[in-house]
Amino acid sequence: MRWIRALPIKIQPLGSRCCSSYVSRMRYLMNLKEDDELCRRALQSGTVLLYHKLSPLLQRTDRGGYKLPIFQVSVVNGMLEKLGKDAEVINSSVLVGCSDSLLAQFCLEVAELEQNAVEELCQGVFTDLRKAFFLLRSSEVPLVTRGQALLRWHQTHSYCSATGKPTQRNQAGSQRVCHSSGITYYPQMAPVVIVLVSDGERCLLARQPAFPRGMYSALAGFCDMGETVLETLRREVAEEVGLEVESAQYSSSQHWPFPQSSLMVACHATVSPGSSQINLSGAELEDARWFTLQEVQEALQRNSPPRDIKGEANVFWVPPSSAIANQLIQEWANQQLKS
Ligand SMILES: NC(=O)C1=CN([C@@H]2O[C@H](COP(=O)(O)OP(=O)(O)OC[C@H]3O[C@@H](n4cnc5c(N)ncnc54)[C@H](O)[C@@H]3O)[C@@H](O)[C@H]2O)C=CC1
Ligand SMILES: [Mg+2]
Repeated sequence: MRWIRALPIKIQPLGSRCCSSYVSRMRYLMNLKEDDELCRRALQSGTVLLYHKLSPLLQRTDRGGYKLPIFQVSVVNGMLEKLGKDAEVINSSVLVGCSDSLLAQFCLEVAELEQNAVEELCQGVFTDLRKAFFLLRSSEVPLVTRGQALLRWHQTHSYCSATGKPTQRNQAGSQRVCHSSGITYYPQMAPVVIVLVSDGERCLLARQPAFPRGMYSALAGFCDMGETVLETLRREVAEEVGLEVESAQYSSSQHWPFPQSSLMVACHATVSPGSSQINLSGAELEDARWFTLQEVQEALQRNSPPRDIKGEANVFWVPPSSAIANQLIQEWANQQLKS
């Protein structure tokens, strides 16, 4: 199998920010993770995203859409006071990023507060992250998913897996330490390869029984311990659809919060047109099919999920643009149109 070298990766220009401002932000974040006192001070003048049982707070916009509000710490402190809660709660915030003007951004789990009371005071609604993923602008998605992933990680790592003793976090929440065993734990992600297979004319999409009706996506699978990206890609395609990949090319990557944090590594792959007979593994997929360019183009034009399916099982659609599967499918369609 050939591993076609990807084109050089272009770093997206970040609006009007110049490189030095990017470097300043990254250095500042690095310092906040290492210096508890600096981070504590940054929190006093920082901003906070709110979550209730890991669901982020969203607000309606004037245009009927949704936005992700980020509150000044003073506003959150005021809310805690109104609800009769200890101001110390704010110190459990976890560092999630920083703005262009070096204002530190945190996320805070408020499951101990009454949900309706917080929603009323903050004029928002705590929304399941899967829904928020579709409702928010794509520029807001990385921050909201990162916040949830960090809060979830803290919830599930409060004890050392070697000693069973409680772990202590640093102020930024970028690590937890067990002082008994000396083990330091860092937030984890599971690497996943997602691959769009093509036979030159058509692309292969599949569906799991749990997918919404009519939705097909690219093949995906977790990396096994010790595997390279290419080895995972080759194994997953063989396991799931019984095909032998001929060549592969890296496309891009995405943090995916469901069901736990994954790093999705997105690739294109080809099989030879003479060896494209799908042999489905019953274990995971309920269907896998080759789709023509025209079918794919029609699916890309539909809303995700289409509003007009009204119980029809046969309307084919693909994941929304915020999912990296959509990007792979778009890239394939664009490539087909060019060639
Ligand atoms: N962002 C996107 O566009 C898409 C994302 N995905 C995501 O990719 C991920 C992997 O896809 P699947 O087909 O489900 O993987 P998969 O083909 O590896 O099958 C899942 C099975 O792998 C096993 N497994 C091995 N390592 C695991 C780990 N670290 N965590 C959980 N299970 C593990 C479990 O038995 C699990 O049932 C899923 O989280 C899915 O949500 C899938 C398609 C599109
Ligand atoms: Mg899979």
